[in-house]
Amino acid sequence: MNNISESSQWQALKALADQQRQQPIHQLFSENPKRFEQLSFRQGELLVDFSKQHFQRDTLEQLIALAEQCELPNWIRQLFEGAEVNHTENRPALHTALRLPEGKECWLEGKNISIDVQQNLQRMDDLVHMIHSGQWRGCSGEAIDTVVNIGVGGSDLGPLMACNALAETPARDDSGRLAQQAAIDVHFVSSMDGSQLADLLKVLNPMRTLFVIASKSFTTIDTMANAATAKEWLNQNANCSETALVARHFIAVSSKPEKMLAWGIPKQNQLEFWEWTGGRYSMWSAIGLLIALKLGMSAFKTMLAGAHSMDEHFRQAPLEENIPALLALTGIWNINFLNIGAHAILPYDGRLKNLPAYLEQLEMESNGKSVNRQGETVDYNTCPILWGEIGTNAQHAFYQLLHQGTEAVMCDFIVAAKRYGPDASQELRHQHQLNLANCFAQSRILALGDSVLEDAQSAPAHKRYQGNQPCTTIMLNELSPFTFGQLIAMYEHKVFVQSVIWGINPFDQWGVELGKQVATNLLGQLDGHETDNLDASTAGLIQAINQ
Ligand SMILES: O=P(O)(O)OC[C@H]1O[C@](O)(CO)[C@@H](O)[C@@H]1O
Repeated sequence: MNNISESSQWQALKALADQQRQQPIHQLFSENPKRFEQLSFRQGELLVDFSKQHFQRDTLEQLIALAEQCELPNWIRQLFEGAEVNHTENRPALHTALRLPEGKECWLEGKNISIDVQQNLQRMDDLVHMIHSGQWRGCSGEAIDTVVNIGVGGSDLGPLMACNALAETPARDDSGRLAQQAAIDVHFVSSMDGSQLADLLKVLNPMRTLFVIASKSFTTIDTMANAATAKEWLNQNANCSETALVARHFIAVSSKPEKMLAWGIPKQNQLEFWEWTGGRYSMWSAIGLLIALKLGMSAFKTMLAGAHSMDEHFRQAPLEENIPALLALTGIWNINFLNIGAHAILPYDGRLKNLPAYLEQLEMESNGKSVNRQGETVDYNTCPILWGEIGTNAQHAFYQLLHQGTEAVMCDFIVAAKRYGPDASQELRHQHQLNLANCFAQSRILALGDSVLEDAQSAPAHKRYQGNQPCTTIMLNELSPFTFGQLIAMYEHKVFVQSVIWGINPFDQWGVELGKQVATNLLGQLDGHETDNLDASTAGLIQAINQ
């Protein structure tokens, strides 16, 4: 359907929103004691509570009717079956194939790509084993104890997030034995200015360091510049030929084998993935090598299994119970009908500190578009601005705006019900209780305002809390490789559903290309060439530097 905003269903939802605005969220709770039962959903170890949203059960039904009008079930089928859902690049988006269990097939152009996926997992496994067991040696013969991932965007954010989120998971090999990963230190560098890398190079031992160049395109200048700096550092500090040095200290992960080879990466140090895996959906491919190095291959596979369980749910559950679809439709309600343009991601768990940055890329690079699949400019809002922070830290930073500012903001609270085991100190276990209490208190006040107090009415205006900031709480039983996989796959599918409603392609990112071109042109001008053809601001800034 082209002009979804002209459809009768869209108009019906607009009218519903006008009514709904009259009724604050706290009233919805007082009128319906069954809100939690009616508006919270489970998928395995994941509970998603929409009851602090500014809608009622029948609004969800209307939103589902909108999704049906947009042929969502058909789009879901096409996604999984490898149709060219990324039509501007003539590609399918088959990240779901990366997490299929061994033995399950996925056919693309007459080929069962699951076989390639399993072979790749085996190659990853072999490399991880060689590094964990100390068989992989640097060019001086010393075993590797440090691995640095050089990548950016999708080739950095997912593995970085997973390594931090799951660092407490003891790494085991496939037979359940503890892997010898304790000796492997992992680091991530992404910034183009080299500052992260420069800091690391001051402290790392070149003879024991392995770099993983992670880049789908193998042309991203940020990554290639960091890789060149790393190679030069090794050249200056190692007493071996450049060929030996690259062979012993670099692995590369890319969809471009010829480019890896041209850089000097020998075939046996290359891990491949495929064009049908989008960069920001690539954590599940060999781009996740550092996750496997940090946590062990078995945990990596468990993460894939968690994501696969969400894929199965997304593919099969009716829309009325389909968590990614409901999450997406809740967003559509907030963005398109309640006119909310900001979305705060608030993990109440320090281990998920990188989740906001990960979702910023996943959501804004996927759905930050204003042209639909037919090439027409849309007349409705698409992706909101996302940002976030560990919830309890954000309470001391930007929550003031959430509670009393003029911006309407929708919020996702993400929390694990269980954290420290019986071996942890009483103090730590108390800290988890504190964290939970804060998570629930904040979502409660944001949604219900100071109606949670008995005598709020008499407070002066500057002490009042109006509430009505819609909140979703996503609660994991505990944070494990499995639930982490479920959580991230849930967000991926949410983004897809929203793209279907908005009629846009979530799998390309043409909006980032022009900046790359213009920066390349400016390089010459920074080196002292003429700045005549530039705007006055850019020319003035460059002249100030060149003087
Ligand atoms: O993996 P690559 O090709 O280096 O790309 C890194 C990132 O750059 C982008 O292409 C944007 O410039 C992202 O989509 C991608 O995740």
